Amino acid sequence: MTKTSSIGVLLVNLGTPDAPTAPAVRKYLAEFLHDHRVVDLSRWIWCPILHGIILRVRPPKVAKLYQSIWTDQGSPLLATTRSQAELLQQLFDDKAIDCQVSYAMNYGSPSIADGLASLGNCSRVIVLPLYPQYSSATTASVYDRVAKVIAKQWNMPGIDFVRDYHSHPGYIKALANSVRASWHEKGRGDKLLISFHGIPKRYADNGDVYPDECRETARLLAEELELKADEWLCCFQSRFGREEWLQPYTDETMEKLGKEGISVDVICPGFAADCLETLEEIQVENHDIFKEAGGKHYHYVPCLNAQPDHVGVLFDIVKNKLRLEE
Ligand SMILES: C=CC1=C(C)c2cc3[nH]c(cc4nc(cc5[nH]c(cc1n2)c(C)c5CCC(=O)O)C(CCC(=O)O)=C4C)c(C)c3C=C
Ligand SMILES: [Fe+2]
Ligand SMILES: [Fe+2]
Repeated sequence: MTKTSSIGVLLVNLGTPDAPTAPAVRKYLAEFLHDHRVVDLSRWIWCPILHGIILRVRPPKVAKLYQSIWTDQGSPLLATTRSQAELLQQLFDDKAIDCQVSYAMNYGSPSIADGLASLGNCSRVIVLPLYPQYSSATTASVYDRVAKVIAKQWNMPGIDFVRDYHSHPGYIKALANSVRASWHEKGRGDKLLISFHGIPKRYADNGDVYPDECRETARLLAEELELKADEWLCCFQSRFGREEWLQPYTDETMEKLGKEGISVDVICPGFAADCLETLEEIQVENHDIFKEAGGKHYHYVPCLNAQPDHVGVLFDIVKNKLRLEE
């Protein structure tokens, strides 16, 4: 039965392949890597590289990595986003607030068009990209794609768009609580590595404030945990291609710290849900780099995922948005 609500919330995350197979990964990467917000190169230069090399070589390799993290519920990113939406809906229902929650993926399915269609009876929709730190490559891309869907409609709902929540006090507290829980359960490392997904340095030079927001989140988290300056550092992972990305690079930092023979805790606050970039790249690849270099203990602190305090933060962001516009 379709609910009649006047307010809708659309949670949006990046997207993921439909299956851990080379054809499904190829389809996903083709959509993702054709987005000008993600790769801004001229199509004359980029399309031959993308079609001639990347979409031939990368899918079988990356499909194997997806196989290693795939669950009974499918891709972790999609399964967690679904749970976040269900739990957020429950919070609104429990508080008798008439609000309908749906979710979408910027690339792949369910698409933003599907997500907005599922909120078709709402006169107002709050779009909440699950990227705490703004970037042109992620947040602004969601904005573009929402606008593209609306461009085909005769009628449109009022749209509120959450730009970022990188310094939201509840978000910082939830991250700090996860670190403390890890210290309590597995022991405390000598340093906390706060690793964010990177972007090309050129994008930041052109005006993308993403690195500033990442560094501010890291600083606030360190402050909340009362860490001294030499007890934490901020770094950037998931470099892609040959040009320079934001530095310091996570893998190089892991190697350096491993050589020092210390123990580290690692958290990735830029990811609202565990995904390939955390479950494989951080938990497996970087763990190996650190250990092979001579590092002691390596503890990965999971993403906030569908934890109640995280869903509480999402609830608060939506509530604030509603109050602001009233
Ligand atoms: C090509 C350039 C890329 C930019 C710029 C980029 C920015 C960016 N990405 C995320 C979050 C995620 N990225 C994920 C996977 C992923 N990212 C890229 C490339 C760029 N990302 C690729 C090619 C891939 C696919 C895997 C691979 O082939 O290596 C994911 C995981 C998705 C999953 O299914 O689990 C997330 C999440 C952010 C936050 C960001 C910039 C701020
Ligand atoms: Fe192309
Ligand atoms: Fe990425």
